[in-house]
Amino acid sequence: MARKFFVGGNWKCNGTSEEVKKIVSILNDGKVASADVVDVVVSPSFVFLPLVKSSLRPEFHVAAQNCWVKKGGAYTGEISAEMLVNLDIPWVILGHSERRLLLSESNEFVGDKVAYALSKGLKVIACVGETLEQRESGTTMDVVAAQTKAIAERISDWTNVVVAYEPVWAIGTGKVATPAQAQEVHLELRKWLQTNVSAEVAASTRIIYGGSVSGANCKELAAQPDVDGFLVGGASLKPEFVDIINAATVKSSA
Ligand SMILES: O=C(CO)COP(=O)(O)O
Repeated sequence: MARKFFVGGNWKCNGTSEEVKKIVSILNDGKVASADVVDVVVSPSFVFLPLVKSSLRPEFHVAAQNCWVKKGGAYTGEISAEMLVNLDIPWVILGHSERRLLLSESNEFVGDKVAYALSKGLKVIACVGETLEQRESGTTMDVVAAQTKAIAERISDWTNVVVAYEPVWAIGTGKVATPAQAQEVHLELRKWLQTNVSAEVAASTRIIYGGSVSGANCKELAAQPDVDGFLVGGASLKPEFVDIINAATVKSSA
């Protein structure tokens, strides 16, 4: 089954309204591959979501960077899935390693968030990935499988899930995974889905790579058979994000 290329831009906790307007205008002016071959989703901080949503070219979509684990209420500082739905925000990133590590979000907590967000109709970019220490001790697949399992145990429909494999050692370090390293984990993840969920879900779920993706390295990564796109941090704030979106043509011309 053909999996449509997916490119997400995670702007993290960056930008002023002026800077955000500038990035949006670069994206709006960019010459990009057709929406038939690539899904593009950018994720500004919550406070800029309405601004970006209202000014971004219509074929690009927006994502929140997090949402609360259940129905809103007395949870000071949190943003609920219902609020995102209310504002017509279609996507949410959940389980990013910065939240897992800095805010101690457990696999189970992330799994609960994914399940709740899906139940409210949001589409989810679910992040998994190992630390350098875990990679060096040979436990990469155990870690990634446990993170994926906590999600798989809580959901039954994967249609609205994109899995982002983001090795922690590659995030913001300039130390991108080699195409072979990315392909190896993506293939293992797909096999895990095949064994533990279904062949259909394994074949249709997009597994995207994140961690120091740039205009210079995106094509080689995109050429890997199990790399279905990217989740981009730093480079998504720069004009080269347009080149990363266009790495989709590596697949469509294959
Ligand atoms: O964390 C990331 C995307 O979610 C990747 O960040 P960088 O592209 O800056 O390494």
